[in-house]
Amino acid sequence: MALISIRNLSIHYYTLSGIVHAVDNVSFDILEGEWISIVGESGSGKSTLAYSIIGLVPPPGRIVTGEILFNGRNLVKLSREEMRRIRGKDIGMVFQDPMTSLDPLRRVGDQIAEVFIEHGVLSSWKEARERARELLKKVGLPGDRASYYPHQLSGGQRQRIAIAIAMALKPKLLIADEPTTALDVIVQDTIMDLMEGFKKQGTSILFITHDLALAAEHSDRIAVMYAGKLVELGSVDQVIDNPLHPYTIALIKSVPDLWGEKKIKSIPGYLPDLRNPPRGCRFHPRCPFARDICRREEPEIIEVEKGHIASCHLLKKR
Ligand SMILES: Nc1ncnc2c1ncn2[C@@H]1O[C@H](COP(=O)(O)OP(=O)(O)OP(=O)(O)O)[C@@H](O)[C@H]1O
Ligand code: NI
Repeated sequence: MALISIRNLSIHYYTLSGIVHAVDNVSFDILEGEWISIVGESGSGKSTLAYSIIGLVPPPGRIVTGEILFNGRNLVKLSREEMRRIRGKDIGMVFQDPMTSLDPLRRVGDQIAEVFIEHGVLSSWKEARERARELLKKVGLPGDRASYYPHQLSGGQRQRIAIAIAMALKPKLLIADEPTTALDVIVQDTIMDLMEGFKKQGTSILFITHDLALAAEHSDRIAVMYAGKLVELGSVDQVIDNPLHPYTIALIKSVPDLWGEKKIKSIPGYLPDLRNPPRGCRFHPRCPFARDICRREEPEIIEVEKGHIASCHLLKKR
């Protein structure tokens, strides 16, 4: 069952130097209880897409077309106030740098407790603080950390606090945008395990990363974005063992472990300027297999095997 259905979503940034086509006609579902990861190079539109789900596309960005359906409602059409209620309660989000969402001047326990007060779940601060201490234990921190200020905690501990805040009201979806990128590898693993725990309890996870190996290790499904386009989507096995899009193939080859390649082959060329994306397939200037049609016509999404979709002209020939 789909928890969230994203349909034909396009998002532009209206900058002084032009319109950035950051997300272009993207459609996919986030299923109940699944871990779905969005991978792609820096600037491919992953964060923009994630922010749009919680109504936080930063100005000068705007959703220009499309729908985000959740519980029979189109989130794109909700008022700020309605969206604020959904945020935290139904959908939680954590970011790369927890300091951006934590208040440096308040004890972390109070910041967790506030979620219960703000959403009207509890009216007594005493009870809310107790709940906060329980939550701290749930995210693997001793209850006494409640009285700490963010700067007294390590990066990994701060990310646990951010996750505690995001998960306080047991949202159905946790969006995590590069939550471990700033952490060392061992701490990274513990944060991933923590999210795995929430997934086991039924929370859907939308995980944003440029780390394909990390996505492959933890996800049920992987979505690949390139230059604002969803170019491929499928189960981990489908995408990693049988990639369809030339960009996905290049991405996998750039990760040394995944296909047992020893040397890292970086993808030649650069992500195009999204103020003026290439005609036809946005990947054609970098694609080793590009033909005439790729320069002229935009490829449509094709379902090549059940649940495995990709947009590439070459797939039609198979
Ligand atoms: N506030 C903004 N104003 C103007 N353009 C923006 C803004 N935020 C993002 N963009 C542009 O939108 C495009 C998509 O950016 P986005 O941050 O969504 O990509 P990303 O895949 O999350 O990248 P990263 O891996 O670096 O976080 C890029 O071209 C970026 O320059
Ligand atoms: Ni990002």
